[in-house]
This record gives sequence, C-alpha cells and structure tokens, in this order.
Amino acid sequence: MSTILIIDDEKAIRKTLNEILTFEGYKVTEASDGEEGLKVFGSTVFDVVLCDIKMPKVDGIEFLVKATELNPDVPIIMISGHGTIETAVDAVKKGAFDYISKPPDLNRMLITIRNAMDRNQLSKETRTLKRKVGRIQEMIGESEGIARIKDTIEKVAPTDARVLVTGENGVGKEMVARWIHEKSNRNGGPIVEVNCAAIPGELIESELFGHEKGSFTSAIKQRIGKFEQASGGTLFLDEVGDMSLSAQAKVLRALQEGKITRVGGDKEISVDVRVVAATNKDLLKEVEEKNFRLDLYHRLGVILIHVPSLNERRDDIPLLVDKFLGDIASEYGQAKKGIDKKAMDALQRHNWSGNIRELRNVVERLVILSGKSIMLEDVNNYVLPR
Ligand SMILES: Nc1ncnc2c1ncn2[C@@H]1O[C@H](COP(=O)(O)OP(=O)(O)OP(=O)(O)O)[C@@H](O)[C@H]1O
Repeated sequence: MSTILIIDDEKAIRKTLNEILTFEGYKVTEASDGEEGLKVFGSTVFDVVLCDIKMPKVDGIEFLVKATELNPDVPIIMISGHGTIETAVDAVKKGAFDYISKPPDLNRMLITIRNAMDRNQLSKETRTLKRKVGRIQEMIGESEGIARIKDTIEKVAPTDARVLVTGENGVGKEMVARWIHEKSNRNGGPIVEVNCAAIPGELIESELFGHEKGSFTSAIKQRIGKFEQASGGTLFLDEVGDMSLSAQAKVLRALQEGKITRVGGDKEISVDVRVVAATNKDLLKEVEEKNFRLDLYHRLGVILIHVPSLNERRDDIPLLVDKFLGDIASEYGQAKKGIDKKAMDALQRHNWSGNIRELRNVVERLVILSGKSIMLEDVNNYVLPR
C-alpha cells in the first residue's frame, strides 16, 4: 500500500485530507508541524509527502530543505495557502515536486499525488536498473577452491544466513559478498558496504547506526546509519576484525534483536538486514587476544567462506590474465594483446604477494610496455622475481 505523510498545523485540513486519501486507498500518517514532520520523516520511508507552507516552529520550506537532505528520493508536494503561492513556486525551485493550493481541488490534488507516486516508482526502478547495469563482475576461476565457493554461494545466498568471508587482501572477498547479495532474494534492495578499518573508532557507531542531531559536536544534523540504509538488503561489513569492542557490542545487539538505536536517540528502529562480513584477520586469534567478541564471531560466522590466495589457485591465473587482457584492451580502446605460452607459464609460476590486484597491475604493465604480443622476456623484464 502506498504511504503518504500529511504535515499541516490545521487539524481540520489534516482530517479532511486524511479521509479523502484513505478512501483512495493510501495509508496516511499525520504530523502537526514541520518539526514533528521531520521526526516522522526521519524514521519511516514514505512514498509521498504533502506539506503545508505556513506552520509554526519548522515551516514548510525548512522542512523541504531538511527532508531533501535526509532522503532526496521522496517527492514532496507543498500545500500553499492564500498569499504563499510565490513561496510555493520558490519551493518547487528548491526541489519540491509540485504544489497545490488551499482549499485543494480534489481532482488536481489526486492527479498530482498520482504523478508523484509514478516519479517515485520510476526512480526506484531506475535505481534497480542502474544496479543491474553496474553489475558485479563475473567471478573468474575454475580451480577447486573457486568452484567450492561458487557452490556455497548458490546454496547460502537464498537463505538469510550470515556469512563470514575470510582471506588475504585482494583475494576477492568483496566480490563474494556482492554475489551473495546478487543471488539472494534481497537483490532488489541495496547492498551497503562499511569498511570498518577505514572509519575512526569514535565515528563507527554513528556510521553504522546513525545519529540524532546534536548527539555529539559534529552531529549538526540527523543522519541515517548504514544499518537503516541497508534495510531490505545486505550490509557488507568489510574488515570486521578492526571494529572497536564497543561497536561490536552494539552490532551484536542489532543482530540479536533486529533493532538499532541511533546515537543520541532513544527510539528503537527495526531493521531488516542480512549481514555479510569479511576479514583478513584470524578472528579466533583475535578472540583469544580479547580483541574480538566470541559471541559476535558466532553470530557472524554461521557460514564460513575462505577465499584462497592466488598462489593457492594457480590454475585460475591464465583465465584471469586472459580476462584482464580483454578488460584493459576495451579500457584503452585497443585490440586485445596476445600472450606467448611461455610468458603465461611464467606468470602462472610467479610467487604472487598481492593477489588479484597485483596480477591485474602486472598485466596492465605488460600490455603497455611489451611489443605486439607479450613474450617471456617481457615477463622477465617487467615482473620482478620474488
Ligand atoms: N575471481 C575473480 N575474478 C575476477 N576478478 C576478481 C576475482 N576476484 C577478485 N577479483 C577482482 O580483484 C579485485 C580485488 O577483489 P576484492 O575487492 O573483492 O578483494 P577483497 O578480498 O575484498 O580485497 P580487500 O581485502 O582489499 O578488501 C577486484 O577488482 C575484483 O573485481
């Protein structure tokens, strides 16, 4: 059922609009001023908002500006009273979907709402399409290790089971997480990534759970956290081994109860999120050293997927080299370069230290520096022995 938020300080108007729209089959929520409107808007996603311009505390324009910052996708229709038409036009310039005049003409109002709903639907579809176009790359590899991973992904993706992906840097852990999401029933929803190592300890909780305005010095406005953003989809916690113990405790609670509380807030918000985590650390060792909670380890690692390093799956190297030769050629707008068998054998035997990213860099270097075709001597010259 499509949802509408009505914000108006005049009770009679709210009541009338509510009755009409409920009769039309919409689910309606009311707020009596911009401040209350922002609170409700911040905790629920509506399809359309109807907002009066002249209101006490936070007026319609202020609501529009703040709400658009919080979620630019929800169309907001301004309700303009006598003398606020100019402001209404201004509001449209500021991003409002449209405006209707008070007292509203019933047909025009319903058409405007229908159009707003259509635009909302369209932007949702565009997002889904964009996700599909920006599709994740194919997972290359026929080695036993990769075949087992692909098989596990097929089995676990459609369940909501949590998965912990382990392996060295650059082995393809993120790719595994993206495929789990892609093959799951949540693939219409978002996959939201958090790199726990890249976020300073004191900010991680606000990053994950969001914060209310003023909850700490730099919290100048309300912010939705990654758990909420990922609702209906998948949350990918990368480098989970680097998360602080206090954030671990909150993540554990979120996983146990399916609820989060924003930093500085007191309301519990339900989230429907599947978590896939990844780490290059030995988490059980981290548990022994008291850097990681055992209970969280068990919560995260229902299914364990270990991605082997490149040196442990040498059979895949020729396939990866071939794929990169193709990718690089199309990036450069050139014909795909050939590679001599001896050169390929040398790449396959090479002692790789930096996994797939290093392999790709090496292939790119060879494409740039070698002649018509990549020869053994190019590999000897341009790939440092280890
Ligand atoms: N099997 C594969 N086939 C093709 N490309 C791959 C494969 N595995 C990884 N890649 C590519 O290698 C790069 C590194 O992969 P990814 O980011 O998934 O690794 P990671 O283990 O998550 O790395 P990090 O530990 O640095 O987060 C990416 O560009 C990815 O597309």
